[in-house]
Amino acid sequence: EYSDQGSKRWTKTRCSSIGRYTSDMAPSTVDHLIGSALNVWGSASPLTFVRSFSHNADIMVDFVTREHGDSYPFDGPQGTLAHAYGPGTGIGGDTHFDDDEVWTTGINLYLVAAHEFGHALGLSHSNNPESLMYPTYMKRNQHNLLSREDILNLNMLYGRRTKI
Ligand SMILES: CC(C)C[C@H](CS(C)(=N)=N)C(=O)N[C@H]1Cc2cn(c3ccccc23)CCCCCCNC1=O
Ligand SMILES: [Zn+2]
Repeated sequence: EYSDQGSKRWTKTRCSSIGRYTSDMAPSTVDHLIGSALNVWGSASPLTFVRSFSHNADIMVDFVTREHGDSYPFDGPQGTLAHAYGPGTGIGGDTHFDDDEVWTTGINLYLVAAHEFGHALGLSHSNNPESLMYPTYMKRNQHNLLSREDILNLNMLYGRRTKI
C-alpha cells in the first residue's frame, strides 16, 4: 500500500509480474535481475518486496519503446535507458525500460533497474558519480552498488533495516 504520511514513500511495497518482457534475454533472467535489483534496496531498508502477479501492484515493470501511454515517450537506442515514477497510487512506482536498448551484456539491466527502483522508492539524483543515483549510466561494481549517500538517503525515507 502507499502511506500518505506526507512524505512520498511506501509502507510495504509489492512488485508486479513484469508485463511486457524484452526479447533480448530469457524471461526468467529478467525476473531474476529485477528481483535482485529490488533486493539491493530492500537489503538496506525495512522494505520487503513481494512478487505479485496482479496488475494493480505497486511497481509495474514493462519493457516498451517510443510512445507507450505516458507523457514520456522513449527515444530509441541509447539516450534515455529507462524511467520510473516515485511512490504513489496508479502509475506511482511504475518502471519502464526502453526496449530499443540491447538488454544483455550491452546495457546491464541489473544496474539500470537498481537505479530505477531508487526513483520508484522516492530517491532523486545525486551529483556524486559514486552514487547509484548518478544521472548517467556507468559500469559499476555489482557487489556493493549502494554508496554511503544512497543508504543515508534511503534510511531518511524508510528508516534503518532492523536486525531480525
Ligand atoms: C542512469 C540511467 C540508468 C537512467 C537514466 C534515465 S532516468 C530518467 N531514470 N534518470 C539515463 O538513461 N540516463 C542517460 C543520460 C544520457 C547520457 N547521454 C544521453 C544522450 C541523450 C539522452 C540522454 C543521455 C549520453 C550518451 C550515453 C547514452 C546512454 C546512457 N544514457 C544515460 O546515461
Ligand atoms: Zn535517474
